Amino acid sequence: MSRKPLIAGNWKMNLNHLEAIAVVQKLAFALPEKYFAHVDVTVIPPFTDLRSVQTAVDGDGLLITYGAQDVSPYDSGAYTGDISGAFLAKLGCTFVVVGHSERRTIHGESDEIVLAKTKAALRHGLTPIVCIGEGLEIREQGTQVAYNVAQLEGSLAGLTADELAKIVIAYEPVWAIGTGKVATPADAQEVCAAVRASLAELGGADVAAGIRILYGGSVSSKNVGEIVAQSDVDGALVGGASLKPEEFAALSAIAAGGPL
Ligand SMILES: O=C(CO)COP(=O)(O)O
Repeated sequence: MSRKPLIAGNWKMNLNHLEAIAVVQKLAFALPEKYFAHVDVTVIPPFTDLRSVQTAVDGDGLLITYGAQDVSPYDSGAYTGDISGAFLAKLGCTFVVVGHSERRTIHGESDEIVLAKTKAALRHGLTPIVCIGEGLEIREQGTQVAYNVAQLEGSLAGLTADELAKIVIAYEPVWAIGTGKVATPADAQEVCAAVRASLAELGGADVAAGIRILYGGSVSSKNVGEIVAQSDVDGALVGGASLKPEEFAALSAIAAGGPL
């Protein structure tokens, strides 16, 4: 099965709503429409930018999609500070990132919380980008495959095959995030292949063959080509390089199969 590559730009806590409009417009200008037949490109700004990004995308009829960095496990009510999936759907979000390592570490999110957020995303018609990834100590022990498979299974426990078919997985080794230390293409492929095998056990081979698995961690236009060339890597979750529209456009174009 051929899977269309997905390049997702996770802005993290960068760019206010005015800066967001400028970055989206520059990105659209730098990435001609013809590339969108070969790659899906999405930006994942802070919540406070989403309405402005929606206006820019809708107003100019852009082919870029957008999503959020987190979602509440709950739909409404007394959850101060939380953002409901219903609100994100109403803002036209396509994706929502759940279980990013920064949330697992800094905010203590467990696999159970990640699962609840994944279900919340699905309830509201959003595509969850479910993140997994090992820290340096696990990598040094050489137990990264078992670690990631366990995190995957914990974060997706009990989802039906139909639900699994609607998700995206992002493998982001924590030691490669924001460090400039990119995993080798073989490192990325090893874990992504194990993830797909595990998805096949959970949802069947056909469902697993259709699920997009992204790699994340110091991805740039210099390394994205060899990473997405791996058979089980279907795109990238990009941090720092997504803040620079020309660079993000260039790496998206490479993932589409050709330089600008
Ligand atoms: O965490 C990441 C994306 O979610 C990766 O960040 P960097 O691309 O800055 O390493």
